[in-house]
Parts: sequence; structure tokens; C-alpha cells
Amino acid sequence: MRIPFTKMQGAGNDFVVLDETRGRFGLSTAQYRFLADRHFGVGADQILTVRPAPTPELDFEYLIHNADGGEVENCGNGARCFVRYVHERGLTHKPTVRVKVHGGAIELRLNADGRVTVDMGAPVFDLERLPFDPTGLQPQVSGGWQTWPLALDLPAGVVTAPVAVVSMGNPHAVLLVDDVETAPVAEWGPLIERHPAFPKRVNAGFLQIVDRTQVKLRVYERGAGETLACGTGACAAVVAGIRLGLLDEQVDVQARGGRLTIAWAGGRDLAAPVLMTGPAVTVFQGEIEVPELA
Ligand SMILES: N[C@H](CCC[C@H](N)C(=O)O)C(=O)O
Repeated sequence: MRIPFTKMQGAGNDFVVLDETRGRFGLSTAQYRFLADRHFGVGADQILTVRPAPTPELDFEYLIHNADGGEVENCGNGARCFVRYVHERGLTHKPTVRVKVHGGAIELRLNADGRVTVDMGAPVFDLERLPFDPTGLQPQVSGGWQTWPLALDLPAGVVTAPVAVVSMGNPHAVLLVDDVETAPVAEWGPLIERHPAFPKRVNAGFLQIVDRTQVKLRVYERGAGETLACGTGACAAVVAGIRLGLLDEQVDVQARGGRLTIAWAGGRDLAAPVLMTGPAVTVFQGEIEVPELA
């Protein structure tokens, strides 16, 4: 099956975008994995799919599949690319669009300066909804909130990683580190991602606080490995930093692939939405022959 696609990136987190507004390709998990493969397919961290809105109050539906082919609840950098895509393709002329995602609905705005602002909705702290199973874990009080001491079984022995847990529709575990450049992302990331306390696995964020309005972040993403930026991860990290009493309400997040700005008034209202602003770039368009893969 020959499929047209658009390659996009948001702060270095890269995507294959598929237009299913006029019909579906009916791709299997293996075919999504093929599209994301950097040697045999196009190559991407996630595959984004544009579909017509399921209900009149929405403008589109937005599906996200990780590089491993699994469908997930939300993708922040992808959301910014999504709104640039639907404008560039003439699928809408509305500067702000409301989009259904697996984890709920989000609002996307294309700004005059070319950056994109996304209302990512309110963070979720309910452990069952995350989902996070705290059985056998004792929370550690930290700055008026809490972290959970995950035991990680490293070759050199067991270490404890105290993580803050929060959902942006998708699950995140945030670990404070002194220096992101020397943080054990490759070693600890996969162990946190697949830790038994996370029944649906988790995205693992490594957060360095520079000051109350600037942080550095690396994320070992569920189903994709370390990416150059993670939008929901940036939201989750800033939310955790604010709840731990370490950050102000607007924070610049420096990821390896670019800068995102996150704002959350959670110090006053935990149900406040998280607003994320950042770049969204179209890299190229193409077509690819996708083999029949069950
Ligand atoms: N790996 C994530 C999905 C993509 C999130 C990330 N690319 C973003 O920009 O939010 C998950 O499994 O929940």
C-alpha cells in the first residue's frame, strides 16, 4: 500500500504525520512500527494521524502511535505539529482548534510568531488513573508534596530513584538530577519505564533545576527511548517542580532538541490547565510503500 506522509519535528521530537480525513489506511501495529523505523521506514519517534472530529464541538481527532507501534494517550510536541499540519494542508483556517486525543481533548493555537501554544489540560495526580501502583512503597515528603522511592535493579546492585508521578493524559515519572548531561538516562530510563509500579509503563523524565524559571530536561520515553524533547514530559516535569516547591508558574524547559515554555498556575489551583508553547516544523513530504505486515 503506497501512503503519502509528512515528516515534522517539534524541538527535535520527530513525527510521521498521516492524513486520514478522507479515509483510513487501516494500519497494523507492525505497520506503524515500520513507518517509525529509521532504517527500513521513514523514521520517527511517533506516528501522528489526523482524522475528522467525532463530535460537532471538536475540529479533529488526533491519534498517536509510539515508535514501538503502541497507541498512546497524548503527545505534546506532536500536538504543536498537528495544528501546523492542518493549517498548512488547508484542513482548517481556525487559529485555535479543539482536538480529541485518546486521553481527552486539547486546544491548539497557531501564534503569529510561528510558535504554537497548546492547552494540555489539567495534570492528573490520581494514582489509579495514572496508573501507578504504590503497593509496598512509602512516599517521601518533599517540599509539600511527595516522591516515591523506586527500587532499580542495576547490574552493580539495587539503587533507589525517588520519582514524582503525574499524568498529562499519559503517565510520567520525574526524577530530580544535579546535571542532565551526566544523568544515567540510558541505564535508569528503561528500568523506570518498565518498573512494575507502572502497569502501562511510564515516560521517565530527568529534571535539572537551573533556577525557579529555568530547567533542563531529558526524557526516556515509553515506547520510543530517549527523544530530543518530550512535550508532555516537559509539562509533567514543570508540574512536579512546582508541586515540590522548586519552580515558579512559568518555566523555560531546555531539552536537547530545543526550548519549550510551560505555564501552570497549580500553586493556586491544581485543576489549572498546563499551557505549552514551542516550535513546530515541517521537514519534508513523501510517499512510502508499506508492506503487508500483520
Ligand atoms: N512516549 C509517550 C508519547 C509521546 C509523548 C512525547 N513525544 C510528547 O511530546 O509528549 C508515551 O508513551 O506516553
